[in-house]
Amino acid sequence: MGLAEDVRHLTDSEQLDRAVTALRSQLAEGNGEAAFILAYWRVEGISIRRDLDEATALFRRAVELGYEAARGPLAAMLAHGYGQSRRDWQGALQQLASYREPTATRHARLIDAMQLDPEGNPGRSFSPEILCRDPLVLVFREFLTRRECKSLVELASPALRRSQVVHPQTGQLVDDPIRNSSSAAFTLTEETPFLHAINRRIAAASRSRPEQGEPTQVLSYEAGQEYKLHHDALPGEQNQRIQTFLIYLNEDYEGGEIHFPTPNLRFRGNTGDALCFSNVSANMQPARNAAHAGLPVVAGRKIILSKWIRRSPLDLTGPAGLPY
Ligand SMILES: O=C(O)CCC(=O)C(=O)O
Ligand SMILES: [Fe+2]
Repeated sequence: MGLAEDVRHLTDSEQLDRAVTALRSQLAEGNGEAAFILAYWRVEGISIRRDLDEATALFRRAVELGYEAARGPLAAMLAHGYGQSRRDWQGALQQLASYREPTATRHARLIDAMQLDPEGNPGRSFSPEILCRDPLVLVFREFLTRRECKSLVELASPALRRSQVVHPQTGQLVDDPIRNSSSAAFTLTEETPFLHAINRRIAAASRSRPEQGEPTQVLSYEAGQEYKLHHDALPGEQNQRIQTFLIYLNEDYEGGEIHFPTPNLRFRGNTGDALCFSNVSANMQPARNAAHAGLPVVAGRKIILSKWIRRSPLDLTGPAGLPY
């Protein structure tokens, strides 16, 4: 058994003390995989306390000890800096350049072509078309390049799963009754410099901060699949979902328009176009006119990026009361 399976078994059987002791002693002996596993545990905050600064330090230690696969999550943590004392965009780019892996090489080229400032922000401003004023719906044409769209689809495809929600009574994950599409959400360690650069572009266009964005999702709808009429804003939520940002990642399908029934607005973008709309009224409650649906796809497959933007930065402190 490898180290990962060894310690997985120990946590499963609630022998967490032994698992953490084993990992720490392996790390002290210079085992890069031990640093890598501990780093993930620090990010997840499931068995042990979440500490994103320490996670980044452990991913860095794993790289120093020759554990190359840690470069990907390290680059992600440095790029966004979420929940940490600092971010380090240039450090993230250095990790990407040193990582001899095909996706990393492709991403480095895509980032080069973006012409970003030294902090990873877009070097241009964004002027949308106003599609509707109530709710406010904006269109940003050619927001992403076709190559960027293709790379996002490649990144998300292996992770696409039937969309699920937490059942309000049982707490179990159940198939989402509102959408029968597939989706993939990028976690903190998956928000690599390429994805983070796109998230900064979304933040600039929506006049928000990247920290306000929920994890980026990619949604995929086959023929017959839809996202039924819904609000993105949540009733009674303190940190409300004030805006939604959608990017059309392909165009070779039929149907699948977004529909806002109250203003009776339908829209479908070309590959790379983005749609940004406001979800709340002045009192921060779901705005009646912002209800919308992703109409059924009739033929082919629709793939979009979707990001829900909160009023304030998300709390990333992680669950309380965990040991270590
Ligand atoms: O698929 C669509 O067009 C709508 C997606 C959507 O409503 C959402 O992601 O909140
Ligand atoms: Fe929505």
